[in-house]
Amino acid sequence: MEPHRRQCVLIVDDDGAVQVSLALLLKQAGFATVCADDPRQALARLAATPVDLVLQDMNFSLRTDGEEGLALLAQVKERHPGVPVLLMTAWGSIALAVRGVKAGAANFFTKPWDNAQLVELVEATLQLAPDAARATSNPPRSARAALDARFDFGAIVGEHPKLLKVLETIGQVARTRAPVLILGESGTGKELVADAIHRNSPRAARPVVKINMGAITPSLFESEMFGHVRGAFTDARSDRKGHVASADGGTLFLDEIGELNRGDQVKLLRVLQDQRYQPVGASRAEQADVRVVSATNRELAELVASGEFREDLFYRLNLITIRLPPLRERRSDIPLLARHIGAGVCAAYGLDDIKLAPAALDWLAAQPWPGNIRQLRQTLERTLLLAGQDRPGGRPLTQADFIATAAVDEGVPGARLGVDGMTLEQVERHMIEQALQQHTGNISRVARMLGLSRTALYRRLERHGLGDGEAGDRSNE
Ligand SMILES: Nc1ncnc2c1ncn2[C@@H]1O[C@H](COP(=O)(O)OP(=O)(O)OP(=O)(O)O)[C@@H](O)[C@H]1O
Repeated sequence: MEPHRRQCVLIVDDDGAVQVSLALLLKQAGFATVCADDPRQALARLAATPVDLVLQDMNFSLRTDGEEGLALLAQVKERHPGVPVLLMTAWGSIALAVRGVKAGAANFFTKPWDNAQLVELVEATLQLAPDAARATSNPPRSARAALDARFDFGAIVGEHPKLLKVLETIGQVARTRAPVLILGESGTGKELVADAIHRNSPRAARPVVKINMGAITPSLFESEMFGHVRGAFTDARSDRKGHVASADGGTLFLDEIGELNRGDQVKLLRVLQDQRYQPVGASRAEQADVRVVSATNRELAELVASGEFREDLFYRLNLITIRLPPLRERRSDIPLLARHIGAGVCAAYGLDDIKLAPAALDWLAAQPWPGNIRQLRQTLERTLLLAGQDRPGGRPLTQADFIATAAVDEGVPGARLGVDGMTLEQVERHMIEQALQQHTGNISRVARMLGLSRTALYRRLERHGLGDGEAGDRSNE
């Protein structure tokens, strides 16, 4: 690729054969390379030579726990924060790789590697690097304003450095067609990120087609995704376009990708590999030009390690990974989010513009929020509706109003939002049960209250064994 001709990659590995074969591969792809045998040499090379990217092994002595690799990563990040690091890990040490990525590595790959995929990964990582380096040197406020001047992030509110890093990456990747994997806990805004990637891409005028992988029945996967021709099966009375064809020229958003079963994973892989698919019952394959963005609240790399998710599909999807921070890691954004969401709720329900007292904002900022922004939205909505009506002189809502609403929800005087000791799954179930009770099972209202689509709610009801699922009610989703 032309723009990367003179970029330099530092290869850190104690195995001479690995150094030679990687150097040869990267040179053929147009990069300059330098090699180092161990962390000490690597840091010396970095100090002496302008390096654009580091490819590093995780073990350099008889130790095999990867701690030496993590220590080197930490030093590179401290001394050269703008230089992206790719980790080389042995098969079976995905948990280590995930630790590395959380500690600042741009991505990882396992040995033995696929040459073409590795070069693609190096190129994609380098494309992201220069702006990421610039972003870290900007003060946060002007950084958000500067980003807004260049990109349209829609409803994404926030200016915490961790969010700014996400926004910067969105801006960088949007213009490419590289697949993006969005990771983050439930309710952190993954769908908003997918929307922003599409909106800022050259594909913005074409459709973004969103599919919830957990909601597709395995027997219908092919016909839903690829369509079918008339007569392909008993009920196929006419040709039907699948999601892939509908997204032609645009973006395919595969939500909850971790829920896809292994049989369907291989069918999806084929589309990603050669942009071709075969409608059910058709005699030949069709071409589709789609950009794939996927999301999950599960740690996909761990599903690869446990054998539930195909490794080849994982590498296809995660060329670029965006990790959304949980709300508790960007607490400084909570007042901003609360004011924004509060104003939206008032407008939606025709309430006067209700203010939040500073102490209430502090209280909200201190809560654990295991359900993240979705839970914050739900709490604000309930409190504004319950306490917002009855405020002598239009006084701002206080901390006491929020605590009182939480207590009503819990059915326990003085109960708090705290969910200590509960797993995320238990919290989710608990929230759904509360909502069902409050709205006496009215699915549309429960879905709205939880900030979910009805399809997503039905799937969760099924998963938690709640309610009877009333399948017919999904029709207008
Ligand atoms: N940065 C943000 N600013 C404003 N609102 C946000 C932000 N992030 C998320 N939200 C709101 O929080 C709710 C949850 O967001 P979203 O559906 O994108 O989360 P998600 O990570 O896709 O969740 P899930 O994994 O459960 O599908 C939505 O109502 C969304 O509008």
